[in-house]
Amino acid sequence: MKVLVTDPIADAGLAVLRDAGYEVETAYELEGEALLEAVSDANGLIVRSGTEVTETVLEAAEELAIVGRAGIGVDNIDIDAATDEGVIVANAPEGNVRAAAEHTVAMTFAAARSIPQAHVRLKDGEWAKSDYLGTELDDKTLGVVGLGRVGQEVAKKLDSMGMDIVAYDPYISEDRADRIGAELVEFEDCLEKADFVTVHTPLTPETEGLISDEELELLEGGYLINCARGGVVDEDALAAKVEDGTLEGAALDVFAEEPLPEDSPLLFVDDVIVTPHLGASTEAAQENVATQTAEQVVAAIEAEPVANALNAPSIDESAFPRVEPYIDLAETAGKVAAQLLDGRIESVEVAYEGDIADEDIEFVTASALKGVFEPLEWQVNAVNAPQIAEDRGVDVTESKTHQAADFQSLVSVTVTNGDSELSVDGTLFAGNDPRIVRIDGYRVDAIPHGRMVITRNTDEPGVIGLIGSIMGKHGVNIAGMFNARETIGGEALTVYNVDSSVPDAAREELEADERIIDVADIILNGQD
Ligand SMILES: NC(=O)C1=CN([C@@H]2O[C@H](COP(=O)(O)OP(=O)(O)OC[C@H]3O[C@@H](n4cnc5c(N)ncnc54)[C@H](O)[C@@H]3O)[C@@H](O)[C@H]2O)C=CC1
Ligand SMILES: O=C(O)C(=O)COP(=O)(O)O
Repeated sequence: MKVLVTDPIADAGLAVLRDAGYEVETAYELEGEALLEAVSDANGLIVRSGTEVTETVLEAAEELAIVGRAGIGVDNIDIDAATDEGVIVANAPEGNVRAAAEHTVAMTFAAARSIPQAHVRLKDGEWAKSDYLGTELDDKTLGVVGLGRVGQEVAKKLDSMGMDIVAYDPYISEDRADRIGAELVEFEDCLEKADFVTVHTPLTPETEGLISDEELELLEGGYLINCARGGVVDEDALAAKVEDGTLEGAALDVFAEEPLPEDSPLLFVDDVIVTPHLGASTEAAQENVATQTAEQVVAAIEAEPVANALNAPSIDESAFPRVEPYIDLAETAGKVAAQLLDGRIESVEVAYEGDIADEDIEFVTASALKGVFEPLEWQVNAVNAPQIAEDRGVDVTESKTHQAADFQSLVSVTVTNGDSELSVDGTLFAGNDPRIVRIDGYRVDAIPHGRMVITRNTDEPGVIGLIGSIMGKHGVNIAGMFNARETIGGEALTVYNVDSSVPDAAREELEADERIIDVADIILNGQD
């Protein structure tokens, strides 16, 4: 297993990967073909904000299970393309929050007291004391745009410095804002009331250019701080408003163009102070995010739950041991159901009965879908299976009932093709011994492992013997079987566990007998 790390992360994270026995390739500032080449055999990729993980990169990464972002912002990763490729994207949303908030507070003070400008002049031998008359933060109003993790931390810190806090965030509740002493207001009010506005939104199509000419006019006489993402604030407009005195100053840690925003006018305005995206650059933050990201990369490669997956169904780590056996069971039920039903699948229902209905089953449903689509699509996994269902126009429903009829827990996958439907039910005996207990209404007891052949035939003497002898003649060894029937002389269904596939000649011979209705050769657990 190889993990490629294309932006510098703390050694503690690299150690987690090496301890897991993985080859770790660190290669920074890779671009173009070199990046495509390096990622082509990587099972995991770790980035910070420096690497653009585009659709092309994801397509080239044929072995990739996960892109781990050692930090928060994922605007440099094409998450939709990752989902299509079945690649998990996970970030580390908490480890650098304090660092980013402290940097924001530092930048706010630095702007209010012109610390960088005065520093440079003193180092140049000039005692420019009379040129700098600063502004106190105490008793001023802070406007927070985006009251998420970092925004809240900044609000708390500057509240304790005597600032009044107003905030604009259309996605959080008033209750939440109240708890940290912030007044939730409309966007324009936030800009108008504030003496300092600090931006803490992600960069999304909705927030791109959120603060431009008109918005900056509302902040007249104030300061703008952006330690979130370049692109949220229009750089030309900001430079102009500071230059013409509409704003007192601005402080920026992030730019639309990184690294080195050579053409940004902000670099040439004296009252704009800048740092090169240092918000998360503290020892503690880097250790936190690197370790958490590396652990998530290991989890993904080992097919365990990834706590902060942004595009994959998640499972609470504590629930994983209880849910894990159902993941394979649901996939098997999905596979069997899809391979037994002819025609285009129009809908999939995953139903849970009994104890399993109390669990977080999002991942189990995704695995059932993986099972359904695996026979039909290339490279399906629980990350892209829900998306494949949507793209194919397949209706997916999930149902739960706490009452269990015959089993402590039952997972049932039903597929329909417009004309008919077919269900496969599975359970766990003795807690973790998986069994298929019903197929298309027939009660069976089949061990879902390896390769299965399911035949439907009329219930007549000699048919099972005939099937056994044809399979034997063609070298197919039967390891186990279970026969079920509706009524004596009616239709019967038999599940055979076999050691190899049924050759076409054997299938033709079987289907030539009018007592045999159909023969399905089903591959489970990755056998071919
Ligand atoms: N400079 C640096 O080194 C660092 C930068 N960051 C950046 O800081 C930003 C915030 O990070 P977190 O607080 O952890 O994210 P978060 O997801 O916890 O919070 C973002 C908040 O923005 C709000 N929001 C989304 N769209 C909005 C809109 N149109 N208007 C107003 N609010 C909106 C969301 O509701 C959410 O509450 C991210 O862009 C992140 O990448 C984070 C860490 C370090
Ligand atoms: O975590 C974030 O969103 C950051 O902006 C930090 O970026 P970085 O990891 O320092 O490139």
